[in-house]
Amino acid sequence: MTDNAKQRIERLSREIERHNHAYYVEDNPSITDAEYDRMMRELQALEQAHPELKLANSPTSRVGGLALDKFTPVRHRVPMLSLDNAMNEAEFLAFYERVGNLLGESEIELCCEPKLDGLAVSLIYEEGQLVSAATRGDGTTGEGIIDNVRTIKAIPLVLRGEGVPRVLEVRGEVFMPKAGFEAFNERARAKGGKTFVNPRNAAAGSLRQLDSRITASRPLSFYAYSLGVVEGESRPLPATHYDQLQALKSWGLPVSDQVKVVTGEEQALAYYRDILARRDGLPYEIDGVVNKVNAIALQRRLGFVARAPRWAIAGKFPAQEEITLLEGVEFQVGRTGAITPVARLKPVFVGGVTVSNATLHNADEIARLGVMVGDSVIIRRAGDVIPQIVSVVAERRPDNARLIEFPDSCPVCGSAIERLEGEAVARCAGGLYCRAQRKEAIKHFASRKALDVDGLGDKIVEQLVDRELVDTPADLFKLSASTLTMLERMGSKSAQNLVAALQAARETTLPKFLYSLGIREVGEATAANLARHFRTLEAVATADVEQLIEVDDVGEIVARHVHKFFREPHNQEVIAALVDPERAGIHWPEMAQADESEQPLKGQTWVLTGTLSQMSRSEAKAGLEALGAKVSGSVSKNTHCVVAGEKAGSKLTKAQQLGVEVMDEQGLLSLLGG
Ligand SMILES: NC(=O)c1ccc[n+]([C@@H]2O[C@H](COP(=O)([O-])OP(=O)(O)OC[C@H]3O[C@@H](n4cnc5c(N)ncnc54)[C@H](O)[C@@H]3O)[C@@H](O)[C@H]2O)c1
Ligand SMILES: [Zn+2]
Repeated sequence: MTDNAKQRIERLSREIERHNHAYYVEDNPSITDAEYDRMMRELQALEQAHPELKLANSPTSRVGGLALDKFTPVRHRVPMLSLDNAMNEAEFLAFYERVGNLLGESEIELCCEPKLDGLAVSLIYEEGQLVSAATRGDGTTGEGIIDNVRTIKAIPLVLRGEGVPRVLEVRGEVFMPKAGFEAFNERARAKGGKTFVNPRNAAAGSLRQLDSRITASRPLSFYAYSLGVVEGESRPLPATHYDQLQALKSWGLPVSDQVKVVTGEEQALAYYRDILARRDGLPYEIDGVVNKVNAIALQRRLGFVARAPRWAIAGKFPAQEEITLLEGVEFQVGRTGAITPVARLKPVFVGGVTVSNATLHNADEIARLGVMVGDSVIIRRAGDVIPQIVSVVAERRPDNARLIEFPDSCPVCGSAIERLEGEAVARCAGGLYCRAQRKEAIKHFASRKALDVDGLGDKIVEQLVDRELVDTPADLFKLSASTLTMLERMGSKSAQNLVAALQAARETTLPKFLYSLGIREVGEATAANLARHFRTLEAVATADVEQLIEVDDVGEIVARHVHKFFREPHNQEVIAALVDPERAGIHWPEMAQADESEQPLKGQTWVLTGTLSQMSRSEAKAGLEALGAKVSGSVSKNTHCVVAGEKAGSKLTKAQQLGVEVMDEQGLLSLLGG
């Protein structure tokens, strides 16, 4: 038994050291933090059970990093330590009790802070001027990175305000905000370049660059969270950690506005739960909260253990990255024929839910990841963003791993798959011959922002098409309640309701009808512009490309899609059936002649994101509101359109994921000017 424990301890220590190197030195971890933490926990438990077997240099008693000698070494006069972790409430309560016992107090004041997921830096100011900046390194010696730190706009080069000590060491976290991280990865993916697994690695990789111009091009930010060496103060430092942070703030250093003082364990747990609930809405990644004994005098009494202070604990949040197996890949066909590879995963609990599918985007992404069926892959699920495969754990590839073969014919209808020059997406050429595209077209037709047919869910559409009861949207209107009751999970009451909903849906508006046709690149705003410009279906359908380009927000590509759509005999037949009073009988009120008081965007919610170059945010907002739109700060499925300026980040990503229409600044200008 002891022998086994000995081997296990040696093996775990060796593996952890290897992962430390990949994570701290190369900024390129090969396993998830959750997996790493499990190994660390196992090693700690074994060492506790067999203290005599603990290695002299065990990773459990060291601060993990290592200073690279390509940077000038900087010795920390006060060591930079790590933090102990509490994985759950019980572990936090054990910490609280331990501290209470050591201090002989039953109620303790704690300063609670978000645990930013970036990397620790030490900044030294002399006479108020930034003179040195270093990473944590192994806790004793860090890497001199002042040139890189100078490029971070959130870090003041000169302090201001009253009472700045002659020498002041500020410690804090350099991090990459989520929006910047997503935009960086999006660009890298488009160029087939290297992406970062998460914002932490992005921050570390960006800061530890020999060329500070690279650092300058990365969107890094900073929050201060403690003091290190202090000398020559003109007045005594505040007696609590919280007040010290406020002093830092008064000298011009950024401090998180989520920091809060609480009393007792209940309030500390409430803080944890509150921040956890708001995690996804914060603009930066956090992996937990940090609780620190607030009174500096009490911190001194508690002191340190090998690698962490006794007066602080990190309450960890559930992991957003996990490792699982890629069991297979399926190819899904979308409304416009786009073929999307979807990873089938061994179910894994990550980001608070069980995940069994992840998108693989397209063939380029598969090639970039170098992923094979059978691989262990790192899944990331942050917030409500769809799960992604961020990397492959190369060392765990089994011998029987299989290459992922992109099909050359549609998996649903067998038509050829086309990939246009310069497009990442491959598409089934089958059009409405393809059952998959037909299903998606009908789902789109009935969706809320189109004809809004209540009760026609995806599962029902799939059955209707599979049973060949419905081929085109026009066929929906031929369905009788008795036909519908043949479907699975369709009682006679819901069948009657659905028939009634279809009846009601026949009364619509021209913009909605144009949108419901699912013409490529014609979202809601474009459909509204087409309707406003041409005023009748007939006029839109017969317009040539030149006339279409005259419409606000319609460029050549969109114009060609619209033109081609209405030339297609099959589409002409379906449209004729839809508007024929004897058949589907869809109708709408005549479009009024455009006049000054018209509000074409009435009832719509728009979101502005990114930087606009030709007008200010408030001008854009006022312009949209004048057209009747409501301008909101967050993207949801109820958003009609997102205007994305330069450097648009997470809101743009979210809009794309939700299929919300996106417009660029040019589009907005012509909408407002037109
Ligand atoms: N995936 C891997 O291969 C791998 C390898 C090594 C380490 N890791 C991860 O790194 C963790 C250990 O890293 P660590 O030693 O930096 O510890 P840590 O990240 O768990 O905690 C200490 C760090 O928290 C940061 N921090 C953020 N906000 C703070 C605040 N308000 N106050 C104080 N500190 C704050 C500081 O940078 C500090 O150095 C492990 O738990 C593991 O998750 C992963
Ligand atoms: Zn097909």
